[in-house]
Amino acid sequence: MLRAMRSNTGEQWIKQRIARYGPVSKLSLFGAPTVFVTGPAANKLVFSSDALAPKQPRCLPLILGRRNILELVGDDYRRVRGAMMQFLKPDSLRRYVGAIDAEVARHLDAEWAGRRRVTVLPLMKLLTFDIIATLLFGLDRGAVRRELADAFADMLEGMWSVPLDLPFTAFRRSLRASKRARRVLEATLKEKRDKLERGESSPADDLLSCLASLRDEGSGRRLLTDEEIVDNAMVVLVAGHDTSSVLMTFMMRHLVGDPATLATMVQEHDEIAKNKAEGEALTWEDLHNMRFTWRVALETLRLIPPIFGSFRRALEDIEFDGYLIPKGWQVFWASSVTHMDPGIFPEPDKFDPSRFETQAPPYSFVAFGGGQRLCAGIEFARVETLVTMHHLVRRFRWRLCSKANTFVRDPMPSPLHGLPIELQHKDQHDLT
Ligand code: HEM
Repeated sequence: MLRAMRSNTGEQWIKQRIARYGPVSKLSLFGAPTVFVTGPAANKLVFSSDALAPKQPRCLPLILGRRNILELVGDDYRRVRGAMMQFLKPDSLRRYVGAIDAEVARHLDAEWAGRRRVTVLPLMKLLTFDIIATLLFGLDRGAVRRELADAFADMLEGMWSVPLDLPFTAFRRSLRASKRARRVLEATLKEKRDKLERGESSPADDLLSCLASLRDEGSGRRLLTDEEIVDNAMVVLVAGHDTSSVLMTFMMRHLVGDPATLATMVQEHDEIAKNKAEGEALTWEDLHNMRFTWRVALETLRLIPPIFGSFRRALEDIEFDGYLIPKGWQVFWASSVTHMDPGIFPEPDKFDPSRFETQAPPYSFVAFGGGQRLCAGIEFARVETLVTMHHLVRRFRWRLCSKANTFVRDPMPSPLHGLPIELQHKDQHDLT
């Protein structure tokens, strides 16, 4: 399966499996007995059954920390999720649109303006890292932030490797880098706590300050331990960095070959800019007027979901669709088959943002997962994607440097060579 994903035939691999064995089948994945399920009914089971708990590859808790949200269940899970949503819920995020706007504008000035050629994916990764470092960790530019960026890059290298803690393995390097990243986050958290205690900062400043300030209503004790805050800051960094950067990269890739969609987007963003003064920041209300752009994002996610699928583990015997999933087995769900089902999304290969003018049937569009474990960062991803696309289509036109337009998954989708493009500033001649 991994080989198929790396050569961008993961979807075919799954289709062939279903043609041979039906929509529910068993296999051995990563050495563990696994049930593979797909389709809306299976998604409903995966996202809503209490008999299924999350299950991550063994290397993840070692790298991200054992108190990370992906490992937690029951009351612990609800407590940590509730705390994170205090900051990530729409009502809170609306305050930060201006700050994200400033971060995006600064990034485009520093990394894109004046260049004739750029490579999109690494730049989008840099941008999403910068947004998280500023908005969620309250880390200013400088040596400490660079240290976190370096440690994080090294950590990602071996994150999906076999967890062999031996000299010279990718996993050992990743583990060491994760310790460096944690040290930075621990020191930053301590600084946040000290500032909060001295009354020099506010819980609303960033996610770390928000989590550090939360108290249990009954006992008045700290709601999250320092270990929980750091572990979940690591999750946010990993979960929020690659996913949104992949989405924005593939949106740019698609727009090159779809002038009609690009023109509608440009019109939407020109209309918004018309009512603003030069350099005036976008607001939450402006994002509401970017409906078409968000549909383009959803359609991009339908066709190329950054997260191919993930695992659960059966806590008890489960009956599904006439089959028995034995206790202890892992369950693997993948979004692509549902996303490409012509019964749900007619002409599924066609890029058609208008499908999202109405809501997709329940458990059919699962790029953000579903149920109680629905992506905690949807709103954050929506804000950064809309703000970034606004500035990109207002300032630039682009075309692909390479005729070959393929991509691979490892496990995140990555376009050929990271998508090098030729860039033209809109105030120059149009690229035609
Ligand atoms: C286009 C962008 C994104 C996509 C496609 C995406 C996708 C997903 C998916 C599919 C899951 C569920 C996995 C499962 O059920 O096994 C998930 C969970 C999660 N995501 Fe996202 N994500 C995105 C952006 C973000 C961002 C920006 C953040 C943080 C700021 C974030 C934080 C999380 C967290 C914390 C979880 C775990 C939630 C829980 O278990 O309760 N994600 N994401």
